[in-house]
Amino acid sequence: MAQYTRVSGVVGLITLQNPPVNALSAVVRQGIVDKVETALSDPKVKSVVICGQNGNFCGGADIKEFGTKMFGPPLIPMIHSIEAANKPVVAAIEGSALGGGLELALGCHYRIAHSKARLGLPEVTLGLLPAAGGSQRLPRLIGVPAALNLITTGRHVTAAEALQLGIVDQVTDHNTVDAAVKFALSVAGRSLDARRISTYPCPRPSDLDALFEEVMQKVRQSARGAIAPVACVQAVRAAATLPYTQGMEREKELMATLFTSGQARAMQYIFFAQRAVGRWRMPSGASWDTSKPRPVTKAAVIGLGTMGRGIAVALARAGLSVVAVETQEKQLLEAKQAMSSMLERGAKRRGGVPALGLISYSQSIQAAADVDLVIEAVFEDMALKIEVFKQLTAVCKPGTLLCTNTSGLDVDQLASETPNPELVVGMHFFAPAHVMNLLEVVYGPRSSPQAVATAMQLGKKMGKASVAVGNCSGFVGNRMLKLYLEQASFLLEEGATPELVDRALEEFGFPMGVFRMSDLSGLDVGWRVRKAAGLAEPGEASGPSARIRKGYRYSPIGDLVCEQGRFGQKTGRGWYQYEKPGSRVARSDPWMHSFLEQYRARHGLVARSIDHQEVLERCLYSLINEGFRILEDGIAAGPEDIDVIYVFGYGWPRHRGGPMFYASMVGLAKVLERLEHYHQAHPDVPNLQPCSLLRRLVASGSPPVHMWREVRKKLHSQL
Ligand SMILES: CCCCCCC[C@H](O)CC(=O)SCCNC(=O)CCNC(=O)[C@H](O)C(C)(C)COP(=O)([O-])OP(=O)([O-])OC[C@H]1O[C@@H](n2cnc3c(N)ncnc32)[C@H](O)[C@@H]1OP(=O)([O-])[O-]
Repeated sequence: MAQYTRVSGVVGLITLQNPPVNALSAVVRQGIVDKVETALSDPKVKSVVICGQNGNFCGGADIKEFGTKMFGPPLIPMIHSIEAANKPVVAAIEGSALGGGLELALGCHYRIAHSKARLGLPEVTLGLLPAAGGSQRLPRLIGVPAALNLITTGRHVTAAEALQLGIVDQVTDHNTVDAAVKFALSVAGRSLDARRISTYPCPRPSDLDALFEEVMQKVRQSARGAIAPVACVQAVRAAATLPYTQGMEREKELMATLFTSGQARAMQYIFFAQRAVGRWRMPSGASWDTSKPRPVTKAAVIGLGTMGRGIAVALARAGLSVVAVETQEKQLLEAKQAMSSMLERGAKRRGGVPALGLISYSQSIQAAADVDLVIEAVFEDMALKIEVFKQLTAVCKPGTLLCTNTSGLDVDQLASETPNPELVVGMHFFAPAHVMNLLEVVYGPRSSPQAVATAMQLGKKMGKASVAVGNCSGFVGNRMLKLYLEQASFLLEEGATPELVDRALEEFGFPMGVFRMSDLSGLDVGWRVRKAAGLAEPGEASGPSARIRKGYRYSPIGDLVCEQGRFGQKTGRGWYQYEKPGSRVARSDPWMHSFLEQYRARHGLVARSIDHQEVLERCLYSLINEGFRILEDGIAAGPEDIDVIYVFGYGWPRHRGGPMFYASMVGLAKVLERLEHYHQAHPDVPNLQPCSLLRRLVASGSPPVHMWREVRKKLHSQL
C-alpha cells in the first residue's frame, strides 16, 4: 500500500509501504495510483515526492506475483501517468531502487539519492528485461553504451556512479526525504517539458550497427544459452532506433517471450532458493530462528596455501581482524605478498581502501590464542589436521570455534579428536576462496547449533551463499561431482573424446566442460585422493580386473594420464595441450586421441558413436540421482540447498535453475526412465540405479520441487 501526507504545506509525500523491500505488489500499485491522483487533484499541492518506508525506496516488481494471475493496475500506465503529471514529481531514493523501482523513479521528473543507495535494473538476473519502460527510458537518459552495460549485466550502481552517469540529479548524505522535499519546493511551478525522459531523443552513437553487433556477440558468448541478455540488447536497440511508443511495443513483445519462459522460472526459483537456504534446519530440529550466532571479530587462518590465502582475504574484506599463520617461512613471505596484491587488486576494482592492516602474519600457532574462530586450511591429510586441532585446543581461549576447510574428509572424526566437538564445524570454501561465492557449512551430529549459526552468519558477512549440510564423504557438491566425473571417464572408454564431452556440457551452459575444468584445477588432486583410497594402481594393467574396483566398474584413464606427468594447465599437458605450462588456452592433443585408441585396444573396447544427448544424460542424470540420495539421507535439507550449491559453486547455468530444479523441468519420470535404461546397459555401475526417493516422487505424480520435502518425510516415516 502507499501512504499520503502533505508536508511543508505544499508537497504531497507518497510513501510506499510493503516491507521488507516495498515491492510493487498489486496493493502498492493501487496505492500509488490513488495517492498520485489525490496529490495531483489537491490544489494546495505544488509538487510531489515519492519515497519508500523504512529507508528503502523499492525492490521492483513483486516477484512472488509472477506466474500467478496478476491483479491491480499495471505498472506501465501507472508510470506514464506520473511522468505526464503537471506537477513535479521527485523520487527520494534510499536503500535500493531496483528493477521496477528504478523504472518508477525514471518516470519521476527528478531523482535524489542517498549516498548509500544502490540502483539498477537487475531483471536480466531473473530471466527478464526491464519491461516497465526501463529499457526505453534508461538509454534516452544515459546513452546507449552505458544503458547496455547496466541492463545486460543487471549490476547495481552506487549513488555516486548513478550521479556520474546522469541517472540521479543529486546525492545527499543527509535525510533523503527532507532533501527531496526541499528540492520539490525549489522546482514547484517550473516547466516539466524537459524532464519527461520518454520524450528525449535517444542519443545514437555514429557506429550503431557495429556497436550492437559487438555487444550482441559478447552477450551471446557470456550468456551461455540464456535468452534474457539477448532480449535486453534487442530492447535497447529498439530504444536507439525506434520512436518511444514503438520501442515500448517491442519491449512488451520481448518481455512476453521471456515472462513465461522456463528460463525465467528457473532464475526466479534460484532467487528465492538463495534466500531460503539461510533458513537452515538441522536433523536435530535446531534451526536458524532458534540458534543465536556468536559475535566474531577476530579470526585465524592456519595454513597459507591457495585456499588459506583466499579465505584470509575474504575474512579481511568482510572487516574481520585476521591472524594468518603459516609455519614455513618461505611460504609465509610468498603468501604475504600474494595476499597484499589480492587485496589491492580487489580494492582497485571495487573502489575503497585495501584492508591490508586487518591481517597480521605469524609463523606460530600461538598467535591464534585470542581469536573467536579458527579456520584450518592445511594440507588435505587427516593426521595433519588432527595434529593442528590438538595444538589449537591447547592454544586458543576456551569456546573458540574450530572450523576445517576440508573438501571431503570426515568432519566428525576430526571433531571427535577434540575435547569440545560441539565447537567444530566444516567451512568448505571453493577456490579461489576470495572470489567464489559459495560456502558449505558442514555440521556433524555433535556440532552445536550455535557453531553452525556462527559459521552461516560469517559466510553471509563474506558475501557467500552459505548452505548448511550434513557430514558425509564429499559433502553435497563433491559427492555429486564424483559421479559426473566418473561418467565422463566411462564415456571416453566407450568412444567419446574430451572435446566431444566438453562441447556437450558447454552447450548446455557450463562455463567449462569437465575435462577443461580438470585441466584448470589440476589432475593430480583427484589422483592423490584415489591413490589414498586404494583405487589408483600404478602401471598399465590389462584384462577385466584392470577396470574393476571393489566389484564395480572403474576407469583408470585419469590415473594413467597423471602417470605421464600430465597434470593439466600447470604442466602444459592434461586432457588437452597448452602452449606452455600455465597457459590457459586448451588445444586438442593428438597424443590424447592416440592414447585413448591404444587404451581401448588394450582393454578390448570398441569405440562407438556417442552423441551430445547421451553425454548430458549420463553425466547430469547420474549427478542428479546422487542429489536425490543426498536428500534421502538428509544430508541436504531440501532441493534448494543442492541447487544453490551447484549454481554458486560448480558453474551450473543459473538459467537452468540447478540440477534438482532441472530434473523437475525435464520431468522426473523421464529422468527415471533414462537412468533405468543406462543402468540396464551398465549393470556394473551401481550409481546409475535410480534411488528410491526419485521412484517415490514419480509414483506420487512428480510433484513440483517445493513439495519434495513432504514426500521425503513420508518416505522416512515408512522406513
Ligand atoms: C507482464 C508483466 C510486466 C511486468 C513489468 C516488469 C517490471 C520490472 O521490470 C520487473 C521487475 O522489477 S523484476 C524485480 C527486479 N528487482 C530485483 O531483482 C531486486 C530483487 N531484490 C534484491 O536484490 C534484494 O532483495 C534487495 C537488494 C532489494 C534487498 O536485499 P536484502 O536486504 O539482502 O534482503 P533480501 O534477503 O534479498 O530480501 C528480503 C526479502 O524480500 C524479498 N524480496 C526482495 N525483493 C523482492 C521482490 N522484488 N519481490 C518480492 N520479494 C522480494 C526476498 O525474497 C526476501 O524474502 P524472505 O521471505 O525474507 O526470504
